[in-house]
Amino acid sequence: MRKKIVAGNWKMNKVLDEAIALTSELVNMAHDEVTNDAEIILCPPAIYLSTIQKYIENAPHFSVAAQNVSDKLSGAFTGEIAAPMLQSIGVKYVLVGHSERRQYFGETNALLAEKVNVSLAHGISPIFCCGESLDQRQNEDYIGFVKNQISESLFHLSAEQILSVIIAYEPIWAIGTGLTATSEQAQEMHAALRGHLAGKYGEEVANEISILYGGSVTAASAPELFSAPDIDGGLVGGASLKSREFTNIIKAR
Ligand SMILES: O=C(CO)COP(=O)(O)O
Repeated sequence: MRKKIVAGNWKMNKVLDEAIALTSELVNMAHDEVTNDAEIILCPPAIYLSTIQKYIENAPHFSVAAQNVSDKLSGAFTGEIAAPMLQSIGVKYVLVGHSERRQYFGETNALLAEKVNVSLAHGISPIFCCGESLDQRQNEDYIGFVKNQISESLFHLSAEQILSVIIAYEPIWAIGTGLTATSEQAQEMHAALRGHLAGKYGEEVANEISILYGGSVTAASAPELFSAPDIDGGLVGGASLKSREFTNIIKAR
């Protein structure tokens, strides 16, 4: 059975006190809502990872993810954070290929394949983000585009390795815009991506991989999105910064 996952990507938000307050509120509120098949992943700015880990210590369904990792293992790369460093503080997940990193930091499918490799080699599961722009949705084979992101960054992996990857479909036109994909639009893509994974790794493996939806998810839109058969939870941005709203999204999963 694949896991239901709700992840909150805080992006570059919150100072320390606010990050701690949000985490404490979430742990208190979500306490009764989690069951054994679920996982809540908080993705704070890297500077707070160790602190947030302490605040979730007694909340077994919570974990943290880094928002980024270097493709290099060590050396003269000022400002970067390496997979062995994340591993050394017990981080189990990392976002790889968020569209903001692709767009503002020029991350390519080939670079992301390297980031996936270094993460897996250090026991960290990549949450691999993919998704098309509005222009691509309107003018191109948008499903083919997203499938290609997955082939180019993930299809060198073995079946055993791909089982450690979580996929997050985040259409760029829905990120931070208030324009959520409908559950039909999201389900269409998720089913296509699962089919793509099945073509490469077989149905049994594809059925074990969690595919999350991200893009303006709110407590109002989550129940319908999460009830679609191939949507296994969400990667939430803005709404993950508010404890009540995010808790209600967790409840919807
Ligand atoms: O980019 C996202 C999560 O990674 C989605 O952000 P929003 O939920 O703010 O649209």
